[in-house]
Amino acid sequence: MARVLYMGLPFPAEPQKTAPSSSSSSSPSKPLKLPHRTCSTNISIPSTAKGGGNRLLKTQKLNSEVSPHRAVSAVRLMRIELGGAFADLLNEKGKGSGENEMGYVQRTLGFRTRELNHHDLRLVTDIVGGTIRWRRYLDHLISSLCHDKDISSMEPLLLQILRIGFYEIVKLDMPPYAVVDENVKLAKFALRPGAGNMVNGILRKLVVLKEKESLPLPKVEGDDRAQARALATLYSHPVWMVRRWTKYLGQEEAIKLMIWNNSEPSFSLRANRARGFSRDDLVTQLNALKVPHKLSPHLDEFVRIKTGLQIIIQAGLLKKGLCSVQDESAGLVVSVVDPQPGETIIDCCAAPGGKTLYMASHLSGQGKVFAIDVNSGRLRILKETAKLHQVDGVITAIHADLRTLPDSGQLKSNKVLLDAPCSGLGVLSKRADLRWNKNLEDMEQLKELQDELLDAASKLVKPGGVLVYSTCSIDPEENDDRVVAFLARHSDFHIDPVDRYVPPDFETSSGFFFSNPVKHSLDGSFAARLVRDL
Ligand SMILES: C[S@@+](CC[C@H](N)C(=O)[O-])C[C@H]1O[C@@H](n2cnc3c(N)ncnc32)[C@H](O)[C@@H]1O
Repeated sequence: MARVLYMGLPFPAEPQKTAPSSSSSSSPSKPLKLPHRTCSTNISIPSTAKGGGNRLLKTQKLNSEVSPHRAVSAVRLMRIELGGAFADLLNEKGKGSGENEMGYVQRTLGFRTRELNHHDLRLVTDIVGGTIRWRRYLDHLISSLCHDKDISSMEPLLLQILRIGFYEIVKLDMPPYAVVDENVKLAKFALRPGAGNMVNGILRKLVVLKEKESLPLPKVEGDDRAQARALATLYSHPVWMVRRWTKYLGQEEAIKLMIWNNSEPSFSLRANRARGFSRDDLVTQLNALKVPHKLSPHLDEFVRIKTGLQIIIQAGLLKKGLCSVQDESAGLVVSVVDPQPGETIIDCCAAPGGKTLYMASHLSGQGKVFAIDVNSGRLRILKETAKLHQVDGVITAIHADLRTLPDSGQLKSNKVLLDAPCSGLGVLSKRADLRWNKNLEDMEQLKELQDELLDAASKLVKPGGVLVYSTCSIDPEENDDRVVAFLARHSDFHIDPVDRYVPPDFETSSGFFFSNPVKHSLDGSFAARLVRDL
């Protein structure tokens, strides 16, 4: 089955990670066995046995009492947290993940709900994304209101239901007592009546505190470390990120960046000129679908949307290869490469192919993009999408580790792109879960890998040719610092300022391309043009 690209990742036909494997071998009607732990509060919780028999009776049954989007959100959050799946997988309704998703609901909760409509799917996306983004903040409030402060020992499903309720009340400002009722129902049916009582008690405490404007939140005071901890809770990021951004940007800018990361992401679509589909054609389709949009001021194939992605997916525009979801910051990196018909371009870390396809579409059928990647699965997606986009004729996929390509190989070009593996710190608004999956050691390892890949990519550049180094990170240690270190090791390369390729606003004082999420309202990304002496 062909897949379409979404933010550099494929829309999965199947969920990428499943709940623990024990579930997959059990019968579909058997609820997922989860570790049963309780949060000890001053509210008593009946034992697990209570209601356990009921649960079996409930299997295969349609539960029309709980709100479907909350049930699905709770299960999706469980899968993300337990299985590490990406939070921003799209809700593909109908065949495929939609049906499978209800299978997960059945197995996890012991009942299914009615199928989700457009409106429900939108709510699931908002709740799941928001609950993940605000996890540290929500957990702080939950543990403040829970008798047992250590919520890591709380029953996982119960914790997700509480997070949803807290998020809806505190961040979505939804009518509080409706939220309490709905989440209590979910806890009662999915767990047991006692769990419902507990959710009721804690959410009601929250409502009272919110009404009195006295939520138990930390103050930004004390030494740097204490302030970073408080900010990390208030803006829901890991402490190490706050410390790093405060060091590089100052506290005020660091806060703006965190606010951006917590805001609802907007997307852009690229019309695929290789299929003869222009931006005007795309605009006509969006008007017909009643999807509000704006033209990109920077790139003439791109259109911005804030909502309506589901509608576009269901209209089949992505599956037909007429357009892709691609951030303008990625498009501007391609502008820095400046692909022209007839050229040979080597894309060193190409998969799943967002930039490869865009570059290929600029060759107008003449020239070649060699797309190298070490990951065969991602490379397969690139090949499938290239066919769909009708640019497969100019793309040659090479499955290899860039670092072990033979020095004496024939593969050399005047244009080489190294879109290196990076922390992704520039795309935290779209990748809600990413902030929780990274740590400082990852950064150190990535920097080493980026240096090795830069050295390897430089060998593919012909004299007089250009190497474009790019990342989707905003971290200077992955960007400017890597370039400076590279130039110190390779005196035969020099910086070619990007001013001829991107609007002036995106050029740094060192001549690099940089899109700043706070300043440009795009994903953060970086690119440097490095020319090899003749
Ligand atoms: C940031 S992603 C590239 C995204 C891609 N350019 C796009 O626009 O869709 C980095 C890629 O580098 C690949 N990679 C990591 N180490 C590599 C290596 N040693 N050799 C080749 N590719 C590598 C990863 O598999 C991953 O697909």
